[in-house]
Amino acid sequence: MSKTLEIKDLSYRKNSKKILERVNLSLEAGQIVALLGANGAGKTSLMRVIAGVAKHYQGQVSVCRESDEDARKQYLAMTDNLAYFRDSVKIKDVAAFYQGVYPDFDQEQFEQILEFMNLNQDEKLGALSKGMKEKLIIALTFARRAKLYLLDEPFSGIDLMSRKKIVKSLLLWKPEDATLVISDHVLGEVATIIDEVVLVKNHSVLEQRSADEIREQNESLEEWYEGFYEGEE
Ligand SMILES: Nc1ncnc2c1ncn2[C@@H]1O[C@H](COP(=O)(O)OP(=O)(O)OP(=O)(O)O)[C@@H](O)[C@H]1O
Repeated sequence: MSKTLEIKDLSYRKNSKKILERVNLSLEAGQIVALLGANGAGKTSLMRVIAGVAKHYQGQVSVCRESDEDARKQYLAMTDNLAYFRDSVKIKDVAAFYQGVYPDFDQEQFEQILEFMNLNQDEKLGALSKGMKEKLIIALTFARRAKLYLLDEPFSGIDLMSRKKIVKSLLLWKPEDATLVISDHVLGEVATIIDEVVLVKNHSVLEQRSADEIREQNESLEEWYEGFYEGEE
């Protein structure tokens, strides 16, 4: 199996504050991975470093064997918070922007996912609820044909029934050999589709385990995960 992501001895500080320390992580092509950890553990920072958005780190990060920050961006799609678009911008304008920036953006796939999400291209961003905006962000991310998808807490505002439907569909939207990393502080519905769990704690990757192995040795993935926080406030 080829490696999609390889991280060796990654340390990252921001404003002289320790954010990530000696992180080692290796993910194979095609895997679906839950990146779990409490608030402030470093999940977003880790994704931002992988995506080449957060710079000036120490250690090695490579995506599809490419370690250059700009070069590895061509292989990955990360959820975007759309913060730099005004409320008056329509969904179709955001899609046009994506098409201009990302050569792998597939308009047909985007429209299909948008329809699945019950979203209309003529809707303005300012008229979308939190959950609707998250649905749009997922559609924009999976409209790209990437090797590595990074979804940073993608479902926090999405209602339970939609979440279940979306989680099942992620398997259809991602190319078979693409690796998918989903961060969250809870396991939730993704527990049904993940191959691997990566636990971030104390600024580093504390555990990387196969989901099947955890299921065999514990009552459930949830019980295993909660065990890491027992006795803590
Ligand atoms: N720009 C910054 N300057 C200083 N510290 C920062 C900055 N961005 C993040 N941090 C700190 O880095 C740590 C990790 O934050 P990060 O957002 O990566 O955590 P997270 O695991 O994604 O949390 P959450 O689940 O709450 O989203 C936190 O202690 C946070 O305060």
